[in-house]
Amino acid sequence: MRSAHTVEQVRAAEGALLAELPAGTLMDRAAAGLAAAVVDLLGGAYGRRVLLLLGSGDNGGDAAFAGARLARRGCAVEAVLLGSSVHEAGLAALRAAGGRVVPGGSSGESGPRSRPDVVVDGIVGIGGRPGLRPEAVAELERHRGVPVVSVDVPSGVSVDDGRLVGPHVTADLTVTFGTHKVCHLVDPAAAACGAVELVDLGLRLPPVDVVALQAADVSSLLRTPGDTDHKYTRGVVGLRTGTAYSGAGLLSLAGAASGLAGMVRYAGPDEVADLVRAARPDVVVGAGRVQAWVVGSGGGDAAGEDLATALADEVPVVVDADGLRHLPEELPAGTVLTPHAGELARMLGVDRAAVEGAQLEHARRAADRWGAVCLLKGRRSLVVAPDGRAAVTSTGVPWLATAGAGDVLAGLVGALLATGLDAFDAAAVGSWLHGAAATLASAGGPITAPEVASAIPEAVRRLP
Ligand SMILES: NC(=O)C1=CN([C@@H]2O[C@H](COP(=O)(O)OP(=O)(O)OC[C@H]3O[C@@H](n4cnc5c(N)ncnc54)[C@H](OP(=O)(O)O)[C@@H]3O)[C@@H](O)[C@H]2O)[C@@H](O)CC1
Ligand SMILES: Nc1ncnc2c1ncn2[C@@H]1O[C@H](COP(=O)(O)OP(=O)(O)O)[C@@H](O)[C@H]1O
Ligand SMILES: [K+]
Repeated sequence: MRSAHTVEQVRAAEGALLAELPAGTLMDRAAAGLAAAVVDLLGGAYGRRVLLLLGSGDNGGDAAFAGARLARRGCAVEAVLLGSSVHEAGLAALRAAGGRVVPGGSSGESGPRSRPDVVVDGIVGIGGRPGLRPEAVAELERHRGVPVVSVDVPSGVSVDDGRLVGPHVTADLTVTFGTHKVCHLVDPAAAACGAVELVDLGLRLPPVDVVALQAADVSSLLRTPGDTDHKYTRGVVGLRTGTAYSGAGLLSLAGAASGLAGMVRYAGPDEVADLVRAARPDVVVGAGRVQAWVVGSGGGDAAGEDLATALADEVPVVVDADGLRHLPEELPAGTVLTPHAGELARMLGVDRAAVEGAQLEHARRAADRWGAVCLLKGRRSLVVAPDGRAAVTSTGVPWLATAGAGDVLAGLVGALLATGLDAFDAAAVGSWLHGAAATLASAGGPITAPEVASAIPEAVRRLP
């Protein structure tokens, strides 16, 4: 599991360790890891040109000490000072190793002589306020197109919630220390991090609210059938979907009937039931006892009625698409809501852009408002429980942004609920598997929603 700690948690852990270690040990570990990552990115050190952007705090200190290491390995290292002060010991080490300070582009003097091979962003780290000063923005603009390695976080992002507020660095690689921070996992800030590499500092860290499941976590959460199981003990998932749009109903069915539950029932209108019979002989048509319902996908105006009928059964319910327009004041704890940003915006009465810019905050608001799990779909889908826990989905490919993919997901999450996973785990595991199936189906090319559903068993097979 990848865990994201808050700045406060990192500071506390750092303080405890600093008291035990000789001065400078942590910064030295950070700088060593950073320098190694830069060499990896450049494919070597000797003769490479490195430009450091140094702010006034320890983030600049990390960059300067890493710059000193790079200079000793034969890099030509130059530094632009962008803060009101500079990390003196770091700068001294850099100079002693042959690095030099050059004026920034906005100073009017001539800047670095040749185009760098990499820019190292040590402007601000976890001590920074969101946004960047104009000098920093100008300097970054000047080196547009050069790969950027951010130190700890891309400078300017909002570290503890993953928001973007004002200008920020967009990195190709972020080298972070001790643990991930929320901005490394949660969009839109996560998208500004590029690849993220973690350098271990030996921090002793507390449990966290924000995680990203890995394949091994999914493997241990997933309920696999045992020798004594039969189809009913494995769980039955029911669907009241496709009432207005049969295609969406069939796609939610494809997600539900991917083999994870013991049985799938389709309880939608007769016209769609005929299509279901023709397409899926393994699906039982007609209402009956189920362990979880899926409603809303392609539901149109009937989605409210479908939702009320499902809720009356008092089993966990996945509410997708049109169902989200008919939510009652309160929902049972086992409910999973699956909005995309536009649907969540409508649910909360805010703009879509507000949701996209502060995804964790809005998903938490919905989970709290309805007392249900909210699965906010996007590049990095978020699963948030009413108690504030969040799981970020790190699987998937942009090709997954295709019509009907959300219907498949709703069905899949319903199947997992039926197997007995709680709402949070079902949504987190379902979202992870959905992304993994998309990656497998895509293999670098375009995909359709039915192909994503078809790849779910293979995604399960490939779990460790
Ligand atoms: N914790 C750990 O375990 C370890 C942490 N380590 C490292 O320390 C870093 C944290 O260092 P930190 O605390 O010195 O803060 P940091 O982020 O460098 O900046 C603070 C200064 O920046 C300024 N400033 C603020 N906002 C700004 C803005 N928007 N735009 C421009 N400038 C802005 C402001 O100063 P001002 O210029 O306003 O005087 C403020 O004082 C951490 O990210 C990691 O890299 C490692 O060494 C290993 C162990
Ligand atoms: N940029 C992206 N990268 C990866 N996955 C994405 C991206 N954008 C959207 N997705 C995923 O694609 C799916 C789209 O679902 P949704 O918007 O509900 O489509 P539909 O309503 O047509 O079924 C979601 O699972 C979402 O997480
Ligand atoms: K930085």
